[in-house]
Amino acid sequence: MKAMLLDHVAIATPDLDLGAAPYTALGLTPEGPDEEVAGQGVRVRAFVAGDTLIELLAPTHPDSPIAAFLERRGPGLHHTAYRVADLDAEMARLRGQGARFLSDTPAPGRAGTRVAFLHPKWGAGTLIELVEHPAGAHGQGGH
Ligand SMILES: CC[C@@H](C(=O)O)C(=O)SCCNC(=O)CCNC(=O)[C@H](O)C(C)(C)COP(=O)(O)OP(=O)(O)OC[C@H]1O[C@@H](n2cnc3c(N)ncnc32)[C@H](O)[C@@H]1OP(=O)(O)O
Ligand SMILES: [Co+2]
Repeated sequence: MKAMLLDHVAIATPDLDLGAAPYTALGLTPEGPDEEVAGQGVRVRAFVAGDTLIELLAPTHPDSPIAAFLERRGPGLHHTAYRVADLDAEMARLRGQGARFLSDTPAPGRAGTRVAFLHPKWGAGTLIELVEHPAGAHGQGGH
């Protein structure tokens, strides 16, 4: 089986400008403009870091999973995401191994992607996302 590539590392922050400060100081630049992903209750700024992205996530409303995370754990590492070519096939493959997805079907992510999340208990204490990019999409690092 081909190894999955790290698509992004996501950081929860109450405010995008506040959360961006260290990455700007490091010299990273945003891949594009900030984007709101309404279905996830987040506003996103994605910084290019070599072949991957640092995805800063701020909540857009109190019911956002990011608002709950900030309240419980404070700002910091929220999830890691792995790129797959065929999300439906990968979900079926992992379900066959007993994987526990947080929803039955993929949801829209940033930049036209489809995403699915695995429960942190299944992820041995970390939230894991799978990402399928739109066909023919070319972002940084071969995205
Ligand atoms: C920008 C769009 C998209 C993209 O394109 O990349 C995104 O990344 S959107 C990102 C935001 N969306 C999501 O996170 C959706 C999936 N998340 C959820 O459904 C929930 O956040 C959750 C993972 C189910 C957690 O919700 P919570 O209310 O805390 O549920 P539980 O109380 O059942 O928590 C279970 C257990 O898991 C621990 N936990 C929660 N969040 C995390 C986390 N990010 N990393 C590691 N562990 C996490 C939580 O503390 C509980 O642990 P125990 O207390 O030990 O039971
Ligand atoms: Co993500």
